Amino acid sequence: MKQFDITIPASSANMGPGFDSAGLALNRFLTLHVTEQDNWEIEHHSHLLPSFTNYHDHFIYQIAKQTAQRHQKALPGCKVIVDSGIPLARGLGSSASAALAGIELANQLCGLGLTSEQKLEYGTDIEGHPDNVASALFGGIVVTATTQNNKVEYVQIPTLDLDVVVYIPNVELKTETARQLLPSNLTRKSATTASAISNLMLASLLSGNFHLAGKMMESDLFHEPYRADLIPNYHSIKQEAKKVNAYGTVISGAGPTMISFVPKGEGTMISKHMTAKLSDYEVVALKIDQNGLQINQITPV
Ligand SMILES: Nc1ncnc2c1ncn2[C@@H]1O[C@H](COP(=O)(O)OP(=O)(O)O)[C@@H](O)[C@H]1O
Ligand SMILES: N[C@@H](CCOP(=O)(O)O)C(=O)O
Repeated sequence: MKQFDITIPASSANMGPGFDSAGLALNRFLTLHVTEQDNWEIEHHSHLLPSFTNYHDHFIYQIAKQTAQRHQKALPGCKVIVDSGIPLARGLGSSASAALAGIELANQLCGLGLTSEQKLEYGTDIEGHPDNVASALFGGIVVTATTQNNKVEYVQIPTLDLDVVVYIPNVELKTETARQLLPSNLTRKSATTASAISNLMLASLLSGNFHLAGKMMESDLFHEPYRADLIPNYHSIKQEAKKVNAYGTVISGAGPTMISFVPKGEGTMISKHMTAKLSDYEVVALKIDQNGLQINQITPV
């Protein structure tokens, strides 16, 4: 009888101009406690999880089944206890974490022996963009590109001396809704400028010029201008965070959460200052999770 835990971090995609390409893993987690048994059973142990009536309708079950079918396998029965610290539809990658949970569940139950690249590919197929999936899978800050043959290439950036503070409002915004606001085409001039800003954001991050990185984060032309009106307190959060030394403040994923990149060691101080300004928000200093998806085997396989 197999017994194991799967843990997957939250993620924040885009970092401003790294739209659909850059993301980082955060220390809020989705956890599955899995025990093999004859029948299928799913139990929720967190108020953050969506309600469901039958396991057949559960997103994680559906992804696990689809993954098993990709490899011509049937899913064995099991009891899955799901726990989560990731709020839904807030721009913190809950759907990417859940998709990876389903993929890994099938991998473990059916002994598929999936490589990290396969998990990334399957997760990207489900999400439609690789940024959340890659960072949640590998941990740290991950930069991805989907090449013309649909292969996802990625690089995990070495640990940086940065903290982050997130501002989570008490409202949901579905990623799909926030994607519908984006233009389907950009002129060559806009695309060139937007991609130069993104390149410089990453180059300055990697060379430790965090002030320039923050400035470039806040200069995005791919998605922020189209989404800003949907994000509560978009301008005031940026202005207030700047006053207390944040390098840059951007929409986390598709929103409505915003995220500040701040000097190492200053996250708690900045989050305290911002809490006082933002009633009805959960303001919290988070760490960049460096581990990504983890499997803890409780019984030998
Ligand atoms: N742990 C989970 N179990 C089942 N479904 C989930 C889980 N996490 C997320 N989802 C699904 O994903 C949706 C949110 O996805 P999305 O709009 O992409 O926002 P985000 O990924 O930013 O949280 C939820 O409303 C729910 O349908
Ligand atoms: N690049 C995507 C990221 C969506 O992230 P989520 O956490 O909001 O699902 C986008 O900006 O649409």
